[in-house]
Amino acid sequence: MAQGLACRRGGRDVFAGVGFEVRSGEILELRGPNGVGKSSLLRLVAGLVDRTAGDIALQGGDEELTLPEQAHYVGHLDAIKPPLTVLENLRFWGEMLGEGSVEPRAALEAVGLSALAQFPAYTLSAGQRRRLSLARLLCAKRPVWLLDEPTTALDRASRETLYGLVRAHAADGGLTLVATHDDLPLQARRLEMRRAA
Ligand SMILES: Nc1ncnc2c1ncn2[C@@H]1O[C@H](COP(=O)(O)OP(=O)(O)OP(=O)(O)O)[C@@H](O)[C@H]1O
Repeated sequence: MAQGLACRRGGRDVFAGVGFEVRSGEILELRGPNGVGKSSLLRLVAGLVDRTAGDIALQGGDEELTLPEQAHYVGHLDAIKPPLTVLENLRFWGEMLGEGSVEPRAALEAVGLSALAQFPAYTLSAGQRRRLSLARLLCAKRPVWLLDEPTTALDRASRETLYGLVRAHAADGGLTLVATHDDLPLQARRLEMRRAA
């Protein structure tokens, strides 16, 4: 899927020569110390950061679409619109991201937010915001999930929900790249990232 990737941010080389392959139904964990470039790599795959070298492609994907158009990215900054209700946020994403695979209400149910559907999003706690961000994964079916420390702020039950979503995505043939410092109970391969020399 990717080879020889290099990334430069803020005038500094973050990583170089990074390659990996993720097949249908696989999960790849990005590991490594703070600042090594895990988030940058996810953002690069999502098309949010430019690469300075290397190639990346989604084999077997939709040739009419770019890789970022076939990927969901859930990062540290969420795209939640505070004045809209929880349900309106999901409807907005569903319309923006295209044909939904799961109805917004069902997506809320899946992440345990049904009771808060009519609340403005600004009233959500940190963990509830994270759950709403994760519900976005279900709004439109995309083969590639890019998750940056997705367990942040989640309680134990919500983590289990997250693992269930990722396992179901994998069982459905989807690919997941997840940056994490946690030992996730997922059948995943690891990419250990090391500081550029
Ligand atoms: N917006 C930015 N502008 C300039 N440099 C950045 C920016 N974001 C990150 N960097 C730099 O890129 C490098 C890699 O950061 P990145 O966030 O990708 O690391 P990480 O492995 O995800 O770290 P962590 O485990 O702390 O989340 C760091 O040196 C960081 O300072």
